[in-house]
Amino acid sequence: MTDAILVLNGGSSSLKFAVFERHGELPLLLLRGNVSSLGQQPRLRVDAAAGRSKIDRSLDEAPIGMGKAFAGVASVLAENDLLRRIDRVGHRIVHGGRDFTEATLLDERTLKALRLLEPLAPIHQRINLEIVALAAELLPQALQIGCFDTAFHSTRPELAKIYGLPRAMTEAGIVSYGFHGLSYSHIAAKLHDRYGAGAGGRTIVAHLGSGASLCAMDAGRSVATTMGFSTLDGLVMSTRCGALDPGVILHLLRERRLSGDELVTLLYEQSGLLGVSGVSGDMRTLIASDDPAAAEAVDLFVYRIGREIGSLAAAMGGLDTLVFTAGIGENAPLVRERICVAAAWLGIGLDEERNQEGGELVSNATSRVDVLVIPADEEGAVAAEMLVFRSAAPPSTGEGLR
Ligand SMILES: Nc1ncnc2c1ncn2[C@@H]1O[C@H](COP(=O)(O)OP(=O)(O)O)[C@@H](O)[C@H]1O
Ligand SMILES: CC(=O)OP(=O)(O)O
Ligand SMILES: [Mg+2]
Repeated sequence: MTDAILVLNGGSSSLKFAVFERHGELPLLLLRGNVSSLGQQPRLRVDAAAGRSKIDRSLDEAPIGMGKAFAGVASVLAENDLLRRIDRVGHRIVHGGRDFTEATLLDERTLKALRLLEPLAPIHQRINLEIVALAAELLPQALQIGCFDTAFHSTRPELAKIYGLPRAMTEAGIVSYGFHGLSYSHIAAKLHDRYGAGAGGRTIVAHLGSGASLCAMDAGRSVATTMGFSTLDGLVMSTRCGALDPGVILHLLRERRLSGDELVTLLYEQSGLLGVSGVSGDMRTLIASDDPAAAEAVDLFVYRIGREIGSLAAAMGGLDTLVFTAGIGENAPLVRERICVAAAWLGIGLDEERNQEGGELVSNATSRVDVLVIPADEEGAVAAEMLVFRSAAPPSTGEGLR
């Protein structure tokens, strides 16, 4: 019987996976897990598993590549006798560019177009596509389907997408795409369940993980977001700089003579919380540290989020709901509290006790804005898209960028 969907969500330092059984229009979770810390001491964890035992084991003492991480996932699937049941593999693909705005069959043609987008998401896209190749080798009978982080933001008005560059550049695709869309579409579905069609009205969702961004949603549709052309823009992240005066890049290129590759390493891997603190890009480590540079990194993280919340609220003409999600958003009450203080002028009031406990609603009774904590579920969002995926290969020009 082939009735199962495997979802793969590969990042710069982790591989998350989940298996769902198809139940009519609903995906039923069978197993969920991740391989984390690929660059340090990688571990394989499996948590929710219908009737199956949990796993938490070391994969290696040394850093491993995605091939070895994937082999760990394959062994879990084999141990649970799931390999034969999987007929569809859904992949989180970070960049879909202009052409990929819905779940798409990954074949030679579409993969070629997606490869052209690698420079726009250098710590994600190549890894995402490497995982597609590994999955196709393990499960040759299954359809490989891509679901895109950029797709959710395709509904934004034109003004929220274009830059102040010559029109020919805009026409060539140098526009804002926005990311974390699978996470945001899951949150939009949860808001729809909670509030009905209005989905919480004018909402800002703060996806605060290793990568971090904010999305302004009106009635569950993206109207603006802090990431843009690439995954560098907007907030200060674990190792990425966030919004930066383009004059800095010109200075680094022309006066310091950094190469393109050196710039990529600097801006994607050595900046952000890691670069400012000199201690770590991991929020847990920074909160626990008594180094003043670590404190300043956390201050900058919060300050920039506070400013961007003001900007996105202005774009919507007000704010009704604020949602926190992803590693930091779900697990760091201190960071939530400090962000809510920075945005208190919008009528946000936090309930201290609820914030510490981390239930869904954490605002107080007099708050004009509902503040919610909702766990991220990118794998669930991919599974939901896979269930409505019907056509074999939607038309796509697949030209990439010029
Ligand atoms: N209890 C916690 N307190 C503070 N930060 C946390 C906690 N748990 C996880 N985090 C932070 O969440 C971030 C990772 O988030 P996650 O959504 O898992 O990222 P990604 O999927 O992008 O790798 C890290 O900065 C980590 O320190
Ligand atoms: C798009 C992005 O930045 O993803 P992540 O947060 O998983 O790094
Ligand atoms: Mg993530």
